[in-house]
Amino acid sequence: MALMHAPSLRALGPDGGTPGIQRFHMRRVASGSWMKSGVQMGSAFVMMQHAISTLRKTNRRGDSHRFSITARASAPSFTANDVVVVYDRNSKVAGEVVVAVEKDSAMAPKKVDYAVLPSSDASSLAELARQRGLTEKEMKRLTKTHSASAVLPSGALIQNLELDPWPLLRELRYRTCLEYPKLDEWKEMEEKYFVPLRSMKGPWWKQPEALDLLAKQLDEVGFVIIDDFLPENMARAMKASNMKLYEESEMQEGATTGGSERVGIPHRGDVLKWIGYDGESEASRCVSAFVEHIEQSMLAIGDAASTVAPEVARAVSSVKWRSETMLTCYPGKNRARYFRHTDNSSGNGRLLTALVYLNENWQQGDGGELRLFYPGEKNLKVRMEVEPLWNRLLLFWSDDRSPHEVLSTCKDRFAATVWFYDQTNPTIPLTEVGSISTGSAAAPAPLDDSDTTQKQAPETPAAEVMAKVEETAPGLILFYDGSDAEMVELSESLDATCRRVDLRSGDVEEALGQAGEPWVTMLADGADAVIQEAGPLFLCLPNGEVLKNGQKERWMLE
Ligand SMILES: O=C(O)CCC(=O)C(=O)O
Ligand SMILES: [Fe+2]
Repeated sequence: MALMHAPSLRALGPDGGTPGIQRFHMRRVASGSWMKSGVQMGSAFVMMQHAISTLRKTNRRGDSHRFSITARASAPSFTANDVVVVYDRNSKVAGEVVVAVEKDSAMAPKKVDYAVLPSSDASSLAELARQRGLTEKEMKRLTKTHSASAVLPSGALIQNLELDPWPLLRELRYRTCLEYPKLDEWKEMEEKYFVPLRSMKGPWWKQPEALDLLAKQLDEVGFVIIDDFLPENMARAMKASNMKLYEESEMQEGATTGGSERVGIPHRGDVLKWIGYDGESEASRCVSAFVEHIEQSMLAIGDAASTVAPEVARAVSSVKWRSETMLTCYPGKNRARYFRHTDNSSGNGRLLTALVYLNENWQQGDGGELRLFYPGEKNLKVRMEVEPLWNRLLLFWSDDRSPHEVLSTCKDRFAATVWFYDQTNPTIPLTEVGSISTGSAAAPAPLDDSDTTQKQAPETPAAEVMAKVEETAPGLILFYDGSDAEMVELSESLDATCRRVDLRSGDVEEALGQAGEPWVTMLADGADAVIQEAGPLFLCLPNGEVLKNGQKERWMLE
């Protein structure tokens, strides 16, 4: 298992086009209906015809128009990227929404990805429901008479557009204003940071080259990503605490200064719970170990930075406080998202944001990516879309260097976040960095966190060993061939915090269990079978990964 994976940049958008907000001539009038260019709407039909002809003249897409108010072809006329506007075509107010969208899009500087679907088109609607995972309840809303709604590519709905089309217009404009990096910009980042980091084996935090590169990356692009970040059992314990709070409805809705309904669907759709470090609850013990791990890593990056990126070193050394840990869930059923923001645009003292994602088996298409932008409060150029993968750390500057948003998610999406402060903030419970010491132990891990059911009791001897190992929260283990004097000497030269296990001793079965059942099974053929596979000296990481032939890879021993 590689310790690092370069995150993929999904869906590189088309190049070019200056992002900017188009002037738009529409205002809401007191009556609850709305006016366009100061002219009261005529009949929906006439206005639609007008919209079509205007669009034909001005359409920048150059493709044939996708919306038809008469008979439809059987193939659905929307693509996976389209925002689909579903409306009651017999309703004037609903038709006006379509007109507004067509007009606004015709003026857009870039192609607007949308399609229009009358709610009477049952077969296309069924296809839409299938592709975007819409529920029956959602379908009912879409087919309500006199209504217009929009379905985002993620499946999120924007409803009641007949009362106010602005939430949709804003969403569409926002989408056209996004700018994606050019391929060579992306390649440069990939080659400079992610390729070399991916090629490094072993515990990244022990490798000076990795730390140097991470320090440089934080300096030059403002964020770093480290996969397989926490010891596996710590990540599991964090996920279990997070899920328990969510399932027991112990979480509150995330709030922002922007209000909750800024754009028609909630501005921020997560639920969360803050957990402090008094160690009095399971969750608190868990986050204490978690935050200690993050702090050590952040400080190690800061140390490395002193030669390669002095500004980063200075900044990291100015960190004095940490927030409580925020456990979040973005519920898939609401297609939750969090609109573009920065974590410290108002001088709230935050310097660095550290997040660990806790989502196993995350697939492309599940959504929930963290979209990072280039610096600047108003910059709409996307730097990267980071998938919220299992046990992935994302660290970035909390200020205007890192505007970001959470894209709408289809699956419950879990994360743990802590903010590091270089200035105190009396309105928030802060604790001093370095004030926690939990040793290297993590809270005990549950056996299974993918659902609420518990795993079967272990049946085989190897499984028993595994269960015991999970309970004992293991750290690094160095295995060596005790019959080889050179290996004994080499193993003794190692850091004293690492557990050493002689492959010829009685402890070996239990210790090797950390590496997983195949290794324990191999041991049944004798220590030589294991040595043949992994060499006379090898390291087992807390996540079970085995780094073979340590006698040749000397960095492992440093
Ligand atoms: O969960 C995430 O990826 C980021 C959440 C976020 O931006 C925030 O809570 O400020
Ligand atoms: Fe944020």
